[in-house]
Amino acid sequence: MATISQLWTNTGSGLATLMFVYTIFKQFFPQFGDNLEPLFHRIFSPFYPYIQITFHEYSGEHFKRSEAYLGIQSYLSKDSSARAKKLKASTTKGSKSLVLSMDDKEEITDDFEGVRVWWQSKKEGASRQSFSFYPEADEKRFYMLRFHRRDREVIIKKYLDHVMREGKTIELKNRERKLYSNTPGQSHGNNTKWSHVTFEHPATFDTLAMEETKKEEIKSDLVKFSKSKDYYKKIGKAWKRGYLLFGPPGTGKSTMIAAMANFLEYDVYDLELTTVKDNTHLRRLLIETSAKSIIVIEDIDCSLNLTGQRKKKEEEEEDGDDKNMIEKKMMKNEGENKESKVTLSGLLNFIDGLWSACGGERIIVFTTNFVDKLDPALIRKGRMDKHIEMSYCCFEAFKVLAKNYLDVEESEMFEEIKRLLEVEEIKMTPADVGGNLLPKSEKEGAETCLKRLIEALKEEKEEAKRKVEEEAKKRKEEEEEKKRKKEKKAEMDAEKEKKKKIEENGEEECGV
Ligand SMILES: Nc1ncnc2c1ncn2[C@@H]1O[C@H](COP(=O)(O)OP(=O)(O)OP(=O)(O)O)[C@@H](O)[C@H]1O
Ligand SMILES: [Mg+2]
Repeated sequence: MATISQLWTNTGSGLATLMFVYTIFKQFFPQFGDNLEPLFHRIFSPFYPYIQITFHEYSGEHFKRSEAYLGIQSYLSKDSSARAKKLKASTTKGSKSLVLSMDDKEEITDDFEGVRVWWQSKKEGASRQSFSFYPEADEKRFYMLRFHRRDREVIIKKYLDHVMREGKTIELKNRERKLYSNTPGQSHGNNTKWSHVTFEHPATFDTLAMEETKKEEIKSDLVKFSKSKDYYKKIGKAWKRGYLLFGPPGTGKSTMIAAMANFLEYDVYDLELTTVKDNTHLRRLLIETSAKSIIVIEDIDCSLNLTGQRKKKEEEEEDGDDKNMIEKKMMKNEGENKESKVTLSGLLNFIDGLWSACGGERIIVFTTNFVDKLDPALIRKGRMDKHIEMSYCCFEAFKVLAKNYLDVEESEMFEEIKRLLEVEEIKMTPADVGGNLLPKSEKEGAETCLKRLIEALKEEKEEAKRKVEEEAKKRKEEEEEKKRKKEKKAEMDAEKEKKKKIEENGEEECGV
């Protein structure tokens, strides 16, 4: 007599055979297979411990690929490219590289918190026999997730979230990044709109000439920011951070922005304030920016109409070269800026008004050559959280440039360069140092370039000395002029006094 366990074994193998036959049958006669499936499920579901979820490529009425499907595709691409035997390569709009995903009818497993799941890529074929111009359009693709029913909780509460989150991260990594600008050429009615090109700037923190400690500090600040979504929520602040980059021209402010964007894999919005019509337009541009982006306003000191107000206020105080340079830049911008009515309060609202919180994960960067001339309200901590000074080339920064430009890490000429930069304190921007290190022909070797730099540094020293002497001479002349004027005034005052006295004496005599 058969025991109970034998009975179960026989039933099990019988069911397995039936399943096998059914699968073969379905492959050869898909149209019948689809019709029989519900019946099959009803018979077998009490013995079948697995749950299935399907994620269709197109769902809803709009012919748009489902976010869930694309997220799963990205999530599975990392494992399927390593494990699946049949792969499918496709390009997705806005993606910088081919996306490899498992081909139809492939299956891979995934493990999560000790739970195993099975993912299958499937296609519901066009059941009609008629000829179609677009056979692809008749096919419906979907992913099918299978898991044991005992794992239902973990899958529904945690795993699916994990898949979507990871998928989104991979999607963002693969996307082609963009550089947006609001140039007047792209005007829409009276207002400029964002237009974009692919962001391809090669600058990275490795190529940036700067002290290593400062670089590391900025990098860790950026990483901390990008991972602080929950923290910002906890403290009730919008998820954004302001950077102010200041320093003389050619010290790498724009390069630093490119390096930041490449480091965080963010898009860049280069905001040209002079073409923004008014505060409302500014707000609209802000709303149209996406998360994971850096919004840049270069030369903030010269690009605002409010500099006009400041100009009046500070005109008397400004002196020397700074004043001339600012005025030159402002005059240039004022020509383009006739239409702009953006005000300081409009800009402050842009940075931290209510609208600035929409989207989240944004970095705002201002650059300026003259930090002292900026309105304190604009750069106070909280608005511009981190102030970074980009300064003249130090020896450490030179070493980065020498390695990047010439592949040289050590040379006997380094000692002389170090002396010139550190002891003689010669000021040369990284842009100029780079210019001297750049080989001018195929024949020029590293040694020639380093010698050229040494010569240029010495010339710079002479030039600086000349400038100091000229300035001292000018100051002396000014002082002498002042002294002369003072003496003349004193003379005139004495003369006046004398006249007054004579007149008074005359009156007295008459009175007598
Ligand atoms: N710190 C740096 N590291 C590497 N390259 C640099 C650095 N600074 C300047 N350069 C080089 O000099 C060029 C000019 O630099 P950049 O445009 O970043 O200067 P900037 O500070 O933005 O100047 P400006 O104030 O005129 O806008 C860049 O193309 C870059 O190659
Ligand atoms: Mg710049």
